[in-house]
Amino acid sequence: MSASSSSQPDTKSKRKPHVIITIGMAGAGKSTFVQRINSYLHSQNPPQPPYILNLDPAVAHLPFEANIDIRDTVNYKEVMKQMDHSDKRYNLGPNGGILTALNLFTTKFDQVLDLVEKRAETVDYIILDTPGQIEIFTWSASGAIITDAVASSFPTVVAYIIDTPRTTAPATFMSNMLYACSIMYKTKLPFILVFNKTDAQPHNFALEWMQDFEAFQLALASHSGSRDSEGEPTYMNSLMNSMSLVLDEFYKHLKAVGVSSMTGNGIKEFFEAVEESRETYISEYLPELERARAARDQSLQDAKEDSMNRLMKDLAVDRARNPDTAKEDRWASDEEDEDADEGLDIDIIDRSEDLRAGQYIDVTRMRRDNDNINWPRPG
Ligand SMILES: Nc1nc2c(ncn2[C@@H]2O[C@H](COP(=O)(O)OP(=O)(O)OP(=O)(O)O)[C@@H](O)[C@H]2O)c(=O)[nH]1
Repeated sequence: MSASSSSQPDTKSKRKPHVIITIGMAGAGKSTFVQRINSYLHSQNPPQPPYILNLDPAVAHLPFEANIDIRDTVNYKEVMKQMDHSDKRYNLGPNGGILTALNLFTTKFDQVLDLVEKRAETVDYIILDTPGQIEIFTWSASGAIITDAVASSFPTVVAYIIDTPRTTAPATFMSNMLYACSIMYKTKLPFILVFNKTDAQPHNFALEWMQDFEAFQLALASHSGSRDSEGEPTYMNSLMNSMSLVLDEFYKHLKAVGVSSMTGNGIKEFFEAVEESRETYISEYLPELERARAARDQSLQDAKEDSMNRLMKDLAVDRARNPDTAKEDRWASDEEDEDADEGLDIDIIDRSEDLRAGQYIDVTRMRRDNDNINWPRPG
């Protein structure tokens, strides 16, 4: 149990669960991280099993059993094979298939939210594991709809998983930070940089670069390729220098933790950062959400009034011109409206009653034994 949740036992059951959206480049260790935080929460006293949503339709094996799994709802390989009316294939590649599968799933996200809301009284954490192809979730309309839907219902934090050993070169580090920065400004949600795989590469260098602008510039200058044949800083080097100034501002708005999803190191600190992000969500995200909602409602209302006024004006002109046809005006029947409302024939499955729900595999042991993690999926 995290420090702060143990200090508020009376209010804990009344608190809304915290949503953790895990995002990261392919191979950064998202799934291993979700497995690790799942096992950490199970090992608390009392256990705090999270509610897990797998949003990656293409993942072959998961080291945990999700409560809601997109693969139960949409088969992305089938989606890729779908034909259009003229019997021509859409020719969707794997990424198109994943995106279309996510879009289809999103059309039913209200059902997902209903299921999650029902569990809200009994869980403390809701975890979203997103597709390995980071851009499919972060830059698609579906990703935004899902993110906005959960964030407007529950306190939410984005956990951006970074492959620390692959981020030691200044240029890679900065590209990663710029990517994180773009996601943070897009979602406007509290954000935690999770430097993963610290068992293989400690993340002190990253913290130093984030805290000390000059240390990063020094690393940049000493990196090969930073000067051209005449000894002048390369264009790339100058560009990175300027961009690192932009990032300096960004670093002030986020937390960074180092974890090893393999050994479990740093997971407690991660949950402390999640707890702190709750305050940011309440003090910064919620007021912004309320403001955006009020502005949207107002502009919808304005647009409605405007089109109603124009309609009434047109009707008045029309009736004046054609007094006889005005008698034949009628509105579409309710039945016709209902027909237009019919949705897609797909359903969301909640596996919480399954015997396996919430179970997880110790990845470390499993991988050492070269075991197979292909969970049989109920038909
Ligand atoms: N040493 C070390 N390896 C790790 C750690 N976390 C994950 N890995 C390894 O990193 C690789 C990728 O891990 P995954 O969890 O599959 O990464 P992912 O981001 O979900 O990958 P995609 O499914 O491609 O999105 C695997 O070989 C993991 O064993 C860690 O903390 N330490």
